[in-house]
Amino acid sequence: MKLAEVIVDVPTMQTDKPYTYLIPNDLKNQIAVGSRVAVPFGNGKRKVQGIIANIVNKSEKDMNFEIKEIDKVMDLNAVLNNELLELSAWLAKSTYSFRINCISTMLPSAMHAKYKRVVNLLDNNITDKDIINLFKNTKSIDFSEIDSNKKLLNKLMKLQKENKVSLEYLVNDKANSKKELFIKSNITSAEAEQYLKKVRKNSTNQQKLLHLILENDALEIKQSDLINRYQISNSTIATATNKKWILKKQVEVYRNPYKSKVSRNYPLKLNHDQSLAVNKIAESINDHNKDVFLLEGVTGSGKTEVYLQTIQKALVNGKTALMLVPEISLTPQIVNRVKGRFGELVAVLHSGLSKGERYDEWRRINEGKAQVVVGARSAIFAPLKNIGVIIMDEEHDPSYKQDDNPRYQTREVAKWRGNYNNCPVVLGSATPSLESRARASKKVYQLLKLPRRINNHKLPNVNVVDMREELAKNGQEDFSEPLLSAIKQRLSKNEQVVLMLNRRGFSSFVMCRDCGFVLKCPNCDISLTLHMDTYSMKCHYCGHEEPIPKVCVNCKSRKIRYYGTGTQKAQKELLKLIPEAKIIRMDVDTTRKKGAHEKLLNRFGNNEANILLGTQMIAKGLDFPNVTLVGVLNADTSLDLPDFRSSERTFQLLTQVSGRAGRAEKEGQVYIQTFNPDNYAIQLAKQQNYEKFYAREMHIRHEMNYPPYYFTIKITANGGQEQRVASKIFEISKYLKAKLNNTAIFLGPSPSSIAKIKNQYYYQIIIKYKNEPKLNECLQFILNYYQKDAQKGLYINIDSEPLSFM
Ligand SMILES: Nc1ncnc2c1ncn2[C@@H]1O[C@H](COP(=O)(O)OP(=O)(O)OP(=O)(O)O)[C@@H](O)[C@H]1O
Ligand SMILES: [Zn+2]
Ligand SMILES: [Zn+2]
Repeated sequence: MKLAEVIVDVPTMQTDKPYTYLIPNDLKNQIAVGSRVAVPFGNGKRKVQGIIANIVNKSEKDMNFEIKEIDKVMDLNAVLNNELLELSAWLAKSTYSFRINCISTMLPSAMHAKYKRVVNLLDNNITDKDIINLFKNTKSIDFSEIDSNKKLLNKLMKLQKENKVSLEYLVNDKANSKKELFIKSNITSAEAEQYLKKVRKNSTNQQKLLHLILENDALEIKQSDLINRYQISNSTIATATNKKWILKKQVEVYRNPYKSKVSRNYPLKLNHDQSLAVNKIAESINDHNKDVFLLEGVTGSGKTEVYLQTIQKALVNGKTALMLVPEISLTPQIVNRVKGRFGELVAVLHSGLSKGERYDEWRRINEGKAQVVVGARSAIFAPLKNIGVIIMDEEHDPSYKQDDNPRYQTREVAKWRGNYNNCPVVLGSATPSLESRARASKKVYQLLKLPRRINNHKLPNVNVVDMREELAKNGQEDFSEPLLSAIKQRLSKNEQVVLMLNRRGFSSFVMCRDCGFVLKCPNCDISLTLHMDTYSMKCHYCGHEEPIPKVCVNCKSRKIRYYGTGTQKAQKELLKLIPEAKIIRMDVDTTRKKGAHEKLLNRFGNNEANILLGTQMIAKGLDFPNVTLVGVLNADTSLDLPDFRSSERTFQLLTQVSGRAGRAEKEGQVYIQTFNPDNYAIQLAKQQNYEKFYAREMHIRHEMNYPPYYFTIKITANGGQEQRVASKIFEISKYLKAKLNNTAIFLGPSPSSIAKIKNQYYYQIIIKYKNEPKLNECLQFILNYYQKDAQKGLYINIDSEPLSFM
């Protein structure tokens, strides 16, 4: 007897294990490991979705309990292959989350959203009576009306294999796969020539169409192209259809998320360091080695070209390739370079796409139509088969860690898949994470270096501006004298400037000068930010919005002042100081609309503006040859955070953004404004000396018992009642202290650094440890034990290797 182990879509601790179901005989051929099914669950009539994790054979006498049957199959194909199923199990264990949540994370949301399924008829010459009956008046039918008819289902499965029907998902009642109207010629060229002689001389439109048919054998063209490109009117098309010169036809097309014309590009001749790197990686690809490479290359050293030619090597070997970039919407330039090189072979996956676009791209990968995937964090779960190389650009980027369940680090998943596929993983960065660089020192990773910029262009010259002096001298807080005159000079030469200010909005907070009162969010433990475009105070955590106060809420004083400059205010001030400046502002507020980011960058690339002013989203990946000056308005925003990684982040950010200057012929220049000019992270960013920073920071981490010398884990409790949250976390801390070695170091329990978000209180413990074989078991116990509190609104979350201690 065949039994299926099903992971059900009920994310709780008790249900986080496969349930066994009987596979009814008539579904035997349709069910495979990785298929989605509907199964009865609990004792009521409830049906839930599930994924088949395993199929086992059991003899009847081994079964001593009553077992329920699978109700129906949701797809005609498995949606998760063996690799991804195995990965989901590993992911659940290593991130302390439910397996079903891991599976959901892996699948495009169109597959877990509300949907309707339809079967489309693709072939009109089917002879089977049942099928003819089924599609009597229509070309597509609702799958749920027939999915319990097992006989019909069997026939449809067969027809699908022969490409005679297709199953599709309709999300929110909108067709999930997109169709376009095509025009097909219904006559031969010779016939067209005959008709040409017959049409009236003044029907120029019909003549145009006939010429088109005459010149193009078996013409097939989008109706919209016919109208727009060839200026053939709707009425001509109607006439031609009546005369049976042409046929209309609906063709399924994949939505193309990158409509802007991508210009084709070709492999460049590699320099010495680049070819050394490509050869090393290619060797690994050929030999099926699971090496991890760390490609440490200064900004503008041509890392992207190394990635592209490595991908090429994988393709030549008949393999696929996966390339990850940080939050892709921020780096359309890179996507265009990959698309420009590999064209149709490329699928793009990231959160900026619509559900439908994402689903289409996912299907193209799953069906083997795309061999190269480029995408942000979750693209690491792309259903690529036979992977030849996995690349992570900017491997140090914080966006590679998911900050919600499952809290995975993409780098670890990449290594898991590299291991499974017997292929190398390439981690690239100008400023690698300390963890990765340390592993390279220990020869766990292979270090490849690109120490020079392309064509030996110089790294930009970086100046640190002491804002304490500037403030005393000129009373200027935002734009120092040296930066301002450098901007003016560059603009007069028609060169471009990039300015970074890591704070959006107008002012970061308002404070009463008489009593010191700061306006805070009523739901969160954080001050409200002033926004001038909406004339309101906003909370950046929960979205709360209120009017700008005219008098102090606390003492009724009118002396309310704005403190801290955000991008909006900087833009306004800069325009006052340099009226001829043409500024593009780029932050969360100006890039909210789909495609806005790309549009702004294109405008900057076309020299429609001479200053790009933005938050850290402008720091990485941009390659504009005309940018010769970079200014950092306030280098201290990331330095002031109370976190052990704040120096590392600051160094990375400053080095990355500096690297935008002088990438081509013209030399670059950088000004970093700071109130901490002597800080080592700022001084070493001035030298753009990663290796020195690495050595210095490792020393500090060693002294302070921080990663990578220690492993870390963060346990957070949250809930609506502060008292209860606090007492839970103390309980947990006590339990763990008793269980773990006394070499484990506990930080806390304490309130999290933002102690309240959306009316939820947060308390945490951080544990630093070297070797704790019992830890995993203890944490599983905690999750189990406190499961009962989840119903009462008290949650425990575990973050392995958290990005910050805050
Ligand atoms: N071998 C080569 N010959 C000529 N030009 C090259 C070569 N390799 C790369 N380039 C060009 O050099 C410029 C910088 O390369 P690229 O953007 O790949 O650098 P990068 O190392 O990724 O930089 P960053 O880390 O700053 O983003 C690009 O315009 C690229 O086209
Ligand atoms: Zn006051
Ligand atoms: Zn809030």
